[in-house]
Amino acid sequence: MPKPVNSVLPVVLLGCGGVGRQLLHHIVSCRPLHAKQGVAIRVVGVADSSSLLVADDVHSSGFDDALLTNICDAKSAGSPLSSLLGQGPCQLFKNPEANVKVIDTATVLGRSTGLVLVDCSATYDTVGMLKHAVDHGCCVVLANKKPLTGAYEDFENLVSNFRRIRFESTVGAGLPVIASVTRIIASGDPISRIVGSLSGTLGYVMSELEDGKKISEIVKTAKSLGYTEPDPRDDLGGMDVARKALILARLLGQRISMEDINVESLYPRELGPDVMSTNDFLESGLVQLDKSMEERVKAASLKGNVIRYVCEIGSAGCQVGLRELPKDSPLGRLRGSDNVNRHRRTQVISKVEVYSRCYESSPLVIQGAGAGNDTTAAGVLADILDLQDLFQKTA
Ligand SMILES: NC(=O)C1=CN([C@@H]2O[C@H](COP(=O)(O)OP(=O)(O)OC[C@H]3O[C@@H](n4cnc5c(N)ncnc54)[C@H](OP(=O)(O)O)[C@@H]3O)[C@@H](O)[C@H]2O)C=CC1
Ligand SMILES: N[C@@H](CC=O)C(=O)O
Repeated sequence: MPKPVNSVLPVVLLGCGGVGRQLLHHIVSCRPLHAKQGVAIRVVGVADSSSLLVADDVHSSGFDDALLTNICDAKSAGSPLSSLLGQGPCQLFKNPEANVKVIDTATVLGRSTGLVLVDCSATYDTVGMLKHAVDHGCCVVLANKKPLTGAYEDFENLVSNFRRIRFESTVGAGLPVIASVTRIIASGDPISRIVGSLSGTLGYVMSELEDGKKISEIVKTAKSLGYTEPDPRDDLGGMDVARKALILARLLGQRISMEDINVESLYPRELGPDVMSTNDFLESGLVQLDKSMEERVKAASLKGNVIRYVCEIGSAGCQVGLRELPKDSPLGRLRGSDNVNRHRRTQVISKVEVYSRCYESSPLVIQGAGAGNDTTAAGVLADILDLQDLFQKTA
């Protein structure tokens, strides 16, 4: 028997790629569960890089589940959001009007029902909308790391109202890294060090290299499985790990920026985004890394070692880069594989160790799948639901 609805959460979704679409699927499939809990998520707008599809009356109705599913199907097929017009009471705004409409919606709903602005894009361009939303009493949920890793003032502004922002999926996808770190900080237990393997993609890449596969093939598979960033060079160049490290370091109170982090890249400047497109990198650039990566992994293996991309945050600052580690060390052992229908499957395991006064000789360890659209979207959904107490039933 469903409970009466206690909380209605209006949502505008920025970004309808792998993670955003999976989030819409989770929202639709979790309706019965949410109904039992007395909570309802009402999606009132969905934006991509060029436009925003928004409900005619954001105060009282959102997109129905048929429209949400059609949005996912259309975006998967490469069709624009405009192809959905006429399938429900909604309007389309193209950029730059789309951004203005998001800001208007946040202003209006911030004064009445409230709004959760969910960022599943991979751009810095959303930061203005997010800050406006927070300033106008709305909530913000992020899978996108960029708004928290640009100017320190933006980070400060966004997290200044900690009760209204959630960003669990920015570090370790669905793993409870941010929640654990913030709980330790709140308890007054000083965190001295965080060490980990924070890239699901690079964990996967290293495991597959150890099995003799070529990095050019591995990265394409990782991209098709939804593990990589939209441009996999963000993973291979260490920037994605550096962003996660920066978010954690800033949470620990360090007023640092990306320039303060030493980042080691797996690819040379000649294969960088200023020189070639993502497609050219995947088609002709990546293959140039095959030999050197194979040799590096083999050389380590001859010494009984493996290569891992490690992130370390401490009082001396942040570092992210390749380390040669004994095979049987805690991070060296991090290469899960299992058999599904007799096919071996390498997992995208991430692992974080948190050292503090309470967790000094025995660190708090968080480990599990650290990338993928499904687990990331699940983390985003859990973040949205975590805000339900701030929303009340509307008509
Ligand atoms: N995959 C994973 O395992 C994890 C991903 N994340 C983060 O999730 C985010 C999304 O990743 P993913 O879904 O793979 O990326 P995709 O490239 O698949 O999707 C990005 C989406 O953002 C849209 N977009 C681009 N610019 C804007 C804008 N200005 N306003 C609104 N939407 C915009 C794109 O539009 P268009 O469709 O028009 O191109 C696209 O729909 C990234 O920030 C990533 O770092 C975080 C943790 C784990
Ligand atoms: N590309 C990232 C996704 C999660 O942030 C990774 O591989 O860890």
